[in-house]
Amino acid sequence: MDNGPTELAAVWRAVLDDLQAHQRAWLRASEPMTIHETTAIIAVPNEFTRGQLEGRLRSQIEDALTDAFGHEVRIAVTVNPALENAASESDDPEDEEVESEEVSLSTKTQVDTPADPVRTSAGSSLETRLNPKYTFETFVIGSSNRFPHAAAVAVAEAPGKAYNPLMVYGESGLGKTHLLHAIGHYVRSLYTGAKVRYVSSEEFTNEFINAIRDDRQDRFKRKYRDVDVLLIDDIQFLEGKTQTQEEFFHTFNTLHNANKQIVLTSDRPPKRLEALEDRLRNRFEWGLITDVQPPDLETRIAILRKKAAMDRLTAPPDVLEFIASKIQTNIRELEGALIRVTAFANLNRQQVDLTLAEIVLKDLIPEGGEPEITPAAIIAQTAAYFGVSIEDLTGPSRGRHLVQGRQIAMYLCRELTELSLPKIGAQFGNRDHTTVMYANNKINQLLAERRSVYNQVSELTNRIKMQARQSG
Ligand SMILES: Nc1ncnc2c1ncn2[C@@H]1O[C@H](COP(=O)(O)OP(=O)(O)OP(=O)(O)O)[C@@H](O)[C@H]1O
Repeated sequence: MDNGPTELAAVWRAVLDDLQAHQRAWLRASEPMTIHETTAIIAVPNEFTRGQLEGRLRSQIEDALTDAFGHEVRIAVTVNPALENAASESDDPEDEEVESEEVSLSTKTQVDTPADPVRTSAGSSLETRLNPKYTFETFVIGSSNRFPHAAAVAVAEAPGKAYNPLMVYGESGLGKTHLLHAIGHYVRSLYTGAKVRYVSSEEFTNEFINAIRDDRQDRFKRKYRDVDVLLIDDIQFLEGKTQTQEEFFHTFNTLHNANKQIVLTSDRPPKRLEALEDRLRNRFEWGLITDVQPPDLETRIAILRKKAAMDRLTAPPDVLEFIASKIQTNIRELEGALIRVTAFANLNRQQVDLTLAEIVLKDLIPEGGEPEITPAAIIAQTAAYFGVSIEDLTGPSRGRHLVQGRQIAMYLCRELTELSLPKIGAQFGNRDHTTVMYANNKINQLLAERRSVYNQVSELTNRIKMQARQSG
């Protein structure tokens, strides 16, 4: 059913007339675009207005629209900065009131929060430290990753024999960690009792430093030398850390001499790891070096299809193709976009279709390229949004109202920056990487279940990107 923009425009004016003057002031530059089935799409000039419309004014407006149309109407709000000019031309004194109410609106949007699982999450997947979702079965093969995938399978089938070490390098979000975990799972399924250890090189560094501090070097050495397969992620973080490199050099030699398998990942090929000792770089070149490339369109579509099937997300083929055509270089972002589109549809009780995907992705991908976003900017914006201090957001308090804000900030760091899980944990008072992983999963899940969380995440994403664009 489509009631058309004309009727909507008239109804919208009538609805605004019924609002109080200061509420109208917020919405004076809004523009009703169209009504699609039961959803009226409203464009507004900025995030703040969107926050108002989706927050405190939503039910009043949806009730008025429902009355006017004679059937249930919900609103979906999209930001069109071009409308900003119209808004800024007015010098309505009530604008100031708008500013001062922003904080209270934000602080009111708190919802239930689970306990922060810092270092408490157990379970077999964390004991082995392998993500159960990262297996060869869930890895989509295409021309961009065929070779590293084949090498990974070969290494898992014959650890220590095929290629040793195996090194996989490539840009962020292209599946290196997924391949490492998949090797781990496959080895464990083929060789009962095989000792597989996965570690990021940041964790390796931190544990090493702690081992020295606590005088427990022997234990540390045993932990990493008494394994059949060592999977070590993001080796570039060892750059410049001389003592840890020294320790890793000995770990490497011990394992290699005993024909134990070593698999490494890096964001660059060894010869470009300039701040790594020659002897280490040299060892990385003993085995096989292979890279993952950004996936082509067909592979991106196939990845989305698999993700949709696995997570039971319903999206028609044209929507998957649309998302795959828009997000080209990072598979993490590709998956994130699919989750946002399906979450948006779910919350608005709409079908996932192209119109809807276009609306959601327009917010996600700014014209003119991605601005540089720092974790500090994410933390500062999130703290301001929830009306808490940066110290509280990143500190140890597990107050209910803080936990979800912190989880959202962690999720946004994962989505909007290329920082690894441990690096993100470090930004939040040195929390463990499993806490960041939990937060990321939790928010991904809540996005589809709670409108408030979806709105908070969307608003914050836009604010952060807008600020980055302005300062960049
Ligand atoms: N070929 C693929 N098939 C299915 N999913 C994939 C594939 N490649 C990557 N992914 C998914 O994309 C996401 C990002 O991948 P992953 O974390 O392995 O990237 P990465 O290269 O290790 O990035 P970083 O260097 O930032 O850690 C994961 O959810 C992963 O499951």
